[in-house]
Amino acid sequence: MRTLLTYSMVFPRRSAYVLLALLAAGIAEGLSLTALLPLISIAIGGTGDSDIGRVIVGTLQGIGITPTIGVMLLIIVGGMLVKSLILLLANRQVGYTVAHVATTLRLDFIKALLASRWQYYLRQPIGSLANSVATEAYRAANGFEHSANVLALSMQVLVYSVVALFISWQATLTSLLIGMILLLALHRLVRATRRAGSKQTHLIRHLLTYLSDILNSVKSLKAMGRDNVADAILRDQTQQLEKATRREVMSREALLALQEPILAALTASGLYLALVIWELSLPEVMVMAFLLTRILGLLNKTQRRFQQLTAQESAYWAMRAATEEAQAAAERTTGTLQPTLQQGISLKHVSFDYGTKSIFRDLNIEISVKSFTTITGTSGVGKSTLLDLLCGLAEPKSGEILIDGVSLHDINLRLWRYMIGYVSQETILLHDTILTNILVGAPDLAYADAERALHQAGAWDFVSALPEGLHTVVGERGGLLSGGQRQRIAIARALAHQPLFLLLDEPTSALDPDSEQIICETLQRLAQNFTIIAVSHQPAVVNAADTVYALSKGKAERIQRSPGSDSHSESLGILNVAADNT
Ligand SMILES: Nc1ncnc2c1ncn2[C@@H]1O[C@H](COP(=O)(O)OP(=O)(O)OP(=O)(O)O)[C@@H](O)[C@H]1O
Repeated sequence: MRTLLTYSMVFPRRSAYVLLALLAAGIAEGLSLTALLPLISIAIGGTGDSDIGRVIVGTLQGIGITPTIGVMLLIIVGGMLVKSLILLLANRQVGYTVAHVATTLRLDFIKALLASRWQYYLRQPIGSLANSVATEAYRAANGFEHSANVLALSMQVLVYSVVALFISWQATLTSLLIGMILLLALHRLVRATRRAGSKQTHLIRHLLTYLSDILNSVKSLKAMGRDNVADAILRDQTQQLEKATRREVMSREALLALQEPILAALTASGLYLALVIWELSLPEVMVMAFLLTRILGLLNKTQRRFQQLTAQESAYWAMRAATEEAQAAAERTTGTLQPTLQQGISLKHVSFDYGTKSIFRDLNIEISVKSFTTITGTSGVGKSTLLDLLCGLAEPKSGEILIDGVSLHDINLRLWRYMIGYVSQETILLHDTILTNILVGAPDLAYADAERALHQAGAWDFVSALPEGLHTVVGERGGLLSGGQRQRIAIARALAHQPLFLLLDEPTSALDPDSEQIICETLQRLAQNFTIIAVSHQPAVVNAADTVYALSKGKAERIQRSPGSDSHSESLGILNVAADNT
């Protein structure tokens, strides 16, 4: 019930339109049904000996229409036709709304997720996110369709009941009461369906999370002959899902099976009451039998639709919970100042923790504009975290990051990030063309930008040698290219929008020495116009830099070039550090 109300509140205009159309359809049906009683009276030779029959006959005669069998049939058929037309419109609206509900849920979720803090995003399993956007949004939207049907059927129950009340209020109230008892008696099956539905939502999410993890590492699992372990786990989860589905099917079919005989018994007792106890006339009994059978049948259908709604509703709530959680983890947007990068970047007394794990304590770094700085240090020392701090993806616990003397905290982060070109440690390309991978949908970039960026990244030679050039599809995660080629495409992507500040996380780790040299020369050349920071263990990248910082024990040490040595890596000894604290 809460879901039904929630749908109406979250989509009020669309729900109101559907509700009004259903009401109009119900009224058209009700009006046509009122002709049923006089019709039967006329058919069996009477003039309509019930109040409602007399009113209808009188009304028709009042407007100059003789109430013949033909007229009555026309009213009934006409009313049903009008009802069907209005229902058609209402159902079309329901269909559109189902698509709209799915789209709204998906877009809200994606927007909230992309606007969430980086640390929050990192904790979300990709399979679960994909499941929310694909399966849960679809199931939740179907839930709306079922709730619209519950409303439509309830409306019809109401109309039939009002007409029946005019004929015999005792018989109507008694059968409605009995109908309610029937619904209550069978409600256990609805509850069982709800439980099975929640279980399915949970299991599908779990299964897809696990599946996406497995698919990401399938090569190494196969190579080590461990694919059977993953297979067993996936099989177990799939079987659990099947069990939950079976439970849902069982409840649904049990409801259907039990409703039929109970309905027959109720109709028979209603007829007995009408004929023997309340001694209604034959036309009244015939109309009542028709109406009450319809009412009870509609109540049954309403309950079945409600049951289907309960099977789907958990997807709606799961998706809403995921969206609200992401919204609560939204990134801070306190900064408003326009960033500039003309003087330099300073990190002053920066400290940063991941939970209880301290990464930086009193980190001090100076970066001049139009220079090439390499950050080096042992694995896990915090090099990538430093890049996250510079992008504003993580915030210092204390201390300040100053951009041209202005605290990053006060700068508009979005504008700051527009100035950044970023190459991540893992090069993941889209399953699309090289051109798309470089432009990634940016409307202000064109083919010429991609071509220039490829030249700058030292990738033009191999791309132009491909039969389809920039229009070559790179395969799943760029699998049709070598590691080095992927990395150069990623660098080209970072350069396409001509950033002022280039951040590279291990930009040459997958390159051969020649390609690495090309990248290093490219970076040195780019440093004449851009500010570049590269995180790297590679001696070539360390040597190519104007400035080198080594991270160690939460601090940064600036490495001075030793007199007589023409290589930083030598001075690092790698890493026999001749460092001085700046
Ligand atoms: N999101 C996170 N939550 C908790 N701990 C994290 C998170 N990201 C990184 N860490 C931890 O922080 C430390 C620094 O990680 P970081 O990735 O910055 O190191 P790194 O120097 O770049 O390592 P590598 O050279 O191996 O890439 C590591 O010990 C890592 O386990």
